[in-house]
Amino acid sequence: MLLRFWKMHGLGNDFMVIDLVTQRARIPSQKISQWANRNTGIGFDQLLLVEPPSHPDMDFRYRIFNADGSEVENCGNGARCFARFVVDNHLTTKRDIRVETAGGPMTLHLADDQRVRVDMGPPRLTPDEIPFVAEVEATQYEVDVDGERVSLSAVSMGNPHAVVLVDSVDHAPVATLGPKLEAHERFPNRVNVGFLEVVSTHKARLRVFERGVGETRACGTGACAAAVAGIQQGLLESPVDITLPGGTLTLEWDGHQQSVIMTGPAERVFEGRIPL
Ligand SMILES: N[C@@H](CCC[C@H](N)C(=O)O)C(=O)O
Repeated sequence: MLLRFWKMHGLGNDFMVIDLVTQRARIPSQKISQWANRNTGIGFDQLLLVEPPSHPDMDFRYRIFNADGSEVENCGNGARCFARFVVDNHLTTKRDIRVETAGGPMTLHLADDQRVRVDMGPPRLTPDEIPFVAEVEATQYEVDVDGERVSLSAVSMGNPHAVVLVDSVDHAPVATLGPKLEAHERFPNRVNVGFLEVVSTHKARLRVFERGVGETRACGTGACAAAVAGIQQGLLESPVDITLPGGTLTLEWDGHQQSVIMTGPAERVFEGRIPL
């Protein structure tokens, strides 16, 4: 069969998006890594599936797969593209869209200026919820990496994130420390690794080495986790503009138990059909 898809991106974090509401298909995981290949496939960081909901109070089920084929709990830039996709493909007429993900429910809102505002839900900070191996919850942990001590914050936005403070993202060890922390034994489900540079109380810069992908142009959940980590340490105040290599996201967080709100763009690149 020929499967219809859209190629989309949020600040250069790019996606293949497939409507499985009006098309029926089962996608084998080896297809995902083939399609993700930037030389021999379509090329993307994540595959997003739009499915019917399994709960009556939800509008859609939102499933996410990394380029390596692993299914993950959440994707923030993908959530904004998901909202634009379901509206532009007339799968809903709502402007506030409730989606279920493996990381919990989220609400997506299409603003008049074409940006998308996403209620990402509250961050989870206890070691068990992340999951992260530690005796007690703290805002900073010391982790041994090849005999060196690295200070980091650990935050779950449905998916796990480590946030490392750096003086400058331009010189951050993204390509070396990123993969070591991604596979570190204290993160049993692996982890996304953000390198955060605080510019002022309302501005920061961030680079993210994503679990199952490598460094991406932007990571929405990574920006949420970085804002939470910075606010918790008293270095940042809500709202925060976080600039990633692909552009800027706005994050709002009013503290414990409150949702993180992320606002940013979502763009369609092209549409196509691919044999399955
Ligand atoms: N690009 C994403 C995050 C995608 C999932 C991540 N790589 C993981 O494994 O958790 C975002 O915008 O949040």
